[in-house]
Amino acid sequence: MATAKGKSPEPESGNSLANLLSGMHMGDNVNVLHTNGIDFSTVNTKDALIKPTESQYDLLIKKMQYLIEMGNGETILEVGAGEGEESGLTKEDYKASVATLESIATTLEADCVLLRERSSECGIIGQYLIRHRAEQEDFVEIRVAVVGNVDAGKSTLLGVLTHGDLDNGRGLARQKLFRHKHEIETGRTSSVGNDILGFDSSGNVVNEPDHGTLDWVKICSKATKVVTFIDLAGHEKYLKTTVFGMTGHVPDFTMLMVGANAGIVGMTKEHLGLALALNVPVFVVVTKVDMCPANVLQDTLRLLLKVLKSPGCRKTPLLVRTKDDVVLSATNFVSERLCPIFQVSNVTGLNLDLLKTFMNLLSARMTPGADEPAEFSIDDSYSVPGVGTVVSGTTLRGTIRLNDTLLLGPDPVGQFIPIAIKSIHRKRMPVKEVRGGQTASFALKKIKRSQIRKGMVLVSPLLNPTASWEFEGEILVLHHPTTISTRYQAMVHCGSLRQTAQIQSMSQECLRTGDKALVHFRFIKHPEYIKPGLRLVFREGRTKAVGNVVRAIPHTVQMQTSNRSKPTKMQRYSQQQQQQSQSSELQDNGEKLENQPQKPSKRNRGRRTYSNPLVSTANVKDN
Ligand SMILES: Nc1nc2c(ncn2[C@@H]2O[C@H](COP(=O)(O)OP(=O)(O)OP(=O)(O)O)[C@@H](O)[C@H]2O)c(=O)[nH]1
Repeated sequence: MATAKGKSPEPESGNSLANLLSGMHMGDNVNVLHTNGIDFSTVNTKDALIKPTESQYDLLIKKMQYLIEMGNGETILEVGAGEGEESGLTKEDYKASVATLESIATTLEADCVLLRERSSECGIIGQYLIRHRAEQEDFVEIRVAVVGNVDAGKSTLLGVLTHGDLDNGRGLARQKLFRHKHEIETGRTSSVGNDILGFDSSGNVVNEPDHGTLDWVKICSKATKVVTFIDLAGHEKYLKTTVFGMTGHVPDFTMLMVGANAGIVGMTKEHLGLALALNVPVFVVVTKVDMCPANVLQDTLRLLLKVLKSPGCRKTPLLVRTKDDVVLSATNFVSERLCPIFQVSNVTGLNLDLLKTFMNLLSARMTPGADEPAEFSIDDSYSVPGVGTVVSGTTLRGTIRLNDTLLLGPDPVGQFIPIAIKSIHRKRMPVKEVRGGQTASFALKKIKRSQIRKGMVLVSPLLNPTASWEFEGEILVLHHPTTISTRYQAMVHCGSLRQTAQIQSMSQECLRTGDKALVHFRFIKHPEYIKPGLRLVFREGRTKAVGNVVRAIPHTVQMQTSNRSKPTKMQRYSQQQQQQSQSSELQDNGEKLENQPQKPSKRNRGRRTYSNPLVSTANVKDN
């Protein structure tokens, strides 16, 4: 028994696929030999499942349990493949092995589904998906950003996938998804929309529209895996929203849509470049193949392959034609180099089954980090009658539970305030907790919606968060018509924060297209929670630079107290301590004080807030 992510059997669908994959760095999750001190080497042979002894059976259960845990609730196994031996089993042995596998899966409350089977000279080999049957409130979440030029068929495909009815070629399917009145009138997406597609433990779609509407709670309670599509606008004038969707909504994958007849036009390359810049793996869906003459389709595919293989992209494109191709591409897709290409029709339904199977097999890229201190990034806020202020976003790590108290910030003066989580919703379903990698909405206590903005975070007090007016980033200029010099301003997108920043200084005098530099930025409106290692996009019109945050320069926290209330002894002490540590830190670094205390905004004047070191952890429940 081998994990599919290790040695893949030779694909039936032609040598080209094998050749494509042979040069790739796939996940090194080969056979599991030792985990938690358990030696699995005796059950790594191809005949381990045929007739295991009692102790081998126990070991097989432990191995499978481990693989399911590692795979966030699922794993793909190869029956008939072993370590360093020819793959393949006789018909009888294969049958016995599958029976053992099914029995182990049942013991672990998982389902076992055949993905593909083939015969080699040495016998039969099969790949099986083992997926844990999730509890009612739990499901694996995959986020797919949907990008592509206007009219590529993005909204239509999502309508067809999530509602199950084909399109008429005149915009029928997309009508189910539009959210704003002007979108219905113009047929153009302008906002970041979310649609979901649920799969059960056997890989069947669980979406069942009732009179055209989908009940998300019903989908989530039946599903073990939910794919959330982040439907982003295709038109250039909504590029800011598209960039925000790609950075702030933390997609695991990007689905780049191309209209077969229109080809690689408009924003297609821009969107592809964005996904590459943010290191999000891309797969391409070519739509409208029903209405496209064969020679035009060939031209579109030829150009697409050329763009993907070009030095700027360095992708390994793979035209997906069979279920075998789907399994191979999905199991190797975490490698950012592979780029599967689907050719579909939303009108005839051609190849939509392959696309659905592919989505069912995608695995999340984020690890839950369930025991780490919680971090949640806010990408939207609402005022819900009867509930109050609600924030939505993504849990980046840790576990957030009902009634936990987290720190919300930074506010306009860079401070964080303790706030309790009143209720939690996942995809509109009330839950008791959320983990890293999951999106959620929280109802918050004692806060107005006007105090919330995109880019704010909710974090565990253990993280001792600080805000930064300034940071350093290592950037690469992808495009600028002339030269960029100090004092140049553009919009920084980093996670869900989006704010204009000015270049204070940089490692070279000026920057042109293709230049790399270390740049010191300063936000122009308010300090932000920004961390080293985050990807960033710096853009203004056609100017675009991408890079990483290298250093966040903590904001000098200035205590805000009301005129009436004097700082307490504890607060004064903490301020002194903080100032002392900051001045010694600055001396150590040979730097001068760069962050002058900011004048409080009108809204904050006279309002008492808590600087970070003073947040009493006594009444703050840790996660
Ligand atoms: N014949 C045919 N028509 C399609 C197909 N997919 C989409 N269409 C039609 O193409 C038109 C544009 O589709 P949309 O889904 O609105 O395109 P979009 O990419 O979402 O456009 P924006 O929201 O503006 O970015 C609609 O009239 C659809 O009915 C297809 O596979 N075949």
